[in-house]
Amino acid sequence: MTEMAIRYRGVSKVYPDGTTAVDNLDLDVPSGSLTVFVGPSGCGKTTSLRMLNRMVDPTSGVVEVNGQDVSSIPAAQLRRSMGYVMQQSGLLPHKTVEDNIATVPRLNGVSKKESRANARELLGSVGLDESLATRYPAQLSGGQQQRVGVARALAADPPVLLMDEPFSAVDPVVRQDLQHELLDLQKRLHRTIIFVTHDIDEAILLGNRVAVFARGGRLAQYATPEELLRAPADDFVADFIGRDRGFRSLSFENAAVALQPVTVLAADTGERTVVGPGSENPAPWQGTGAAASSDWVLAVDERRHPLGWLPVRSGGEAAGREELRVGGTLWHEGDSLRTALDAALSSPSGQAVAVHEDGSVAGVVPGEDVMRAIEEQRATRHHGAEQA
Ligand SMILES: Nc1ncnc2c1ncn2[C@@H]1O[C@H](COP(=O)(O)OP(=O)(O)OP(=O)(O)O)[C@@H](O)[C@H]1O
Repeated sequence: MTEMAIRYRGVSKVYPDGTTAVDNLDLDVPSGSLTVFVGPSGCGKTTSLRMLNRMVDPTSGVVEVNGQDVSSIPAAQLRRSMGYVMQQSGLLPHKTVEDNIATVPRLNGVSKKESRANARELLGSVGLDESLATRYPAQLSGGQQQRVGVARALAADPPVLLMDEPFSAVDPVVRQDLQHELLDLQKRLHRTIIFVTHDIDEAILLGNRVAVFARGGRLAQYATPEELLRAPADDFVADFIGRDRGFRSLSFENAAVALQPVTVLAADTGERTVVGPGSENPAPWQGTGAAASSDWVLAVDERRHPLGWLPVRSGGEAAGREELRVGGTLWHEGDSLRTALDAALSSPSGQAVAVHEDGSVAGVVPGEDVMRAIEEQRATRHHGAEQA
């Protein structure tokens, strides 16, 4: 049985003005998982999070962390055992970056020298250069401040990390970087992370499990991202997840498709060969065969990385480089059906280009094959559901 790090048992919070922020919450969070609380504004996500470190006390019910009722743990002690990252990094403006990160270890009695050395190491693990250690928060960009906030939360090596909309205030590009860095970090650290956001895409990207809250502090669904997309519990959840959930759910499907050979044309020499599954060395182009009969050839550079597609004229000659149709996202074996579909749809030839890890062409997957794989997955799922 999975160890439960966090448990809410019949937890409610009614603020003195009568607002029910959280309504009879039952929730088990396995240790070492990243769990996202998501929902529209005002549905009790932050209140639920803050009951974990006693910034808010429940009106009724019990909140447990590692089997212990949090109300029996002194608040200061509890907070030192949990990392906390907020939307605004919450860094102390008059302290340097390294001293901000070292704050909790210092409170826990770690020497200044050791805690600063540790702080510098943590900077590296959140993607920042050590040279920033002696700067002040105001001398950092918003994204850098958030990274320092994450480093600070990790400094005391806490088993539980609370993150309240940590990436909401940074621009979309930096935000994407931060999200992927958090996933990388979690792969190494395996902390129990509770992450609050109102962004369903962020929730689906990050969460091992996602708790969807509805207005009035009601837990509407608690499931894996895949389950949420496939089987929303009610209209509220379906609406909240959005319209293209069928497409997005393909991210969780393996693309059970077979690679097909493709005729490639070396841009430097003009030589044509056939590249396909199982052929480490490309076979000479014979002017016949499935791959060769395509209306397109794939131009490649000297490392056999794809450059784009060239239409094949009626006489069998490929068009000149001026007609090169660049484009198409790439597909790596093992990537999802969503990636395969995108690669096929974005490819001028209608064929998804598959590449090896080193970026060289491995073959193609025709769009029809991707569609067939989607249809097969759907049929299996329906069949499975009927049997269940
Ligand atoms: N101190 C308070 N006193 C009274 N009502 C409060 C207090 N704090 C929060 N609330 C109310 O409780 C409800 C839940 O608030 P909470 O901050 O937990 O929601 P949230 O889902 O985190 O929202 P957001 O995404 O906007 O941060 C809201 O209606 C809010 O107005």
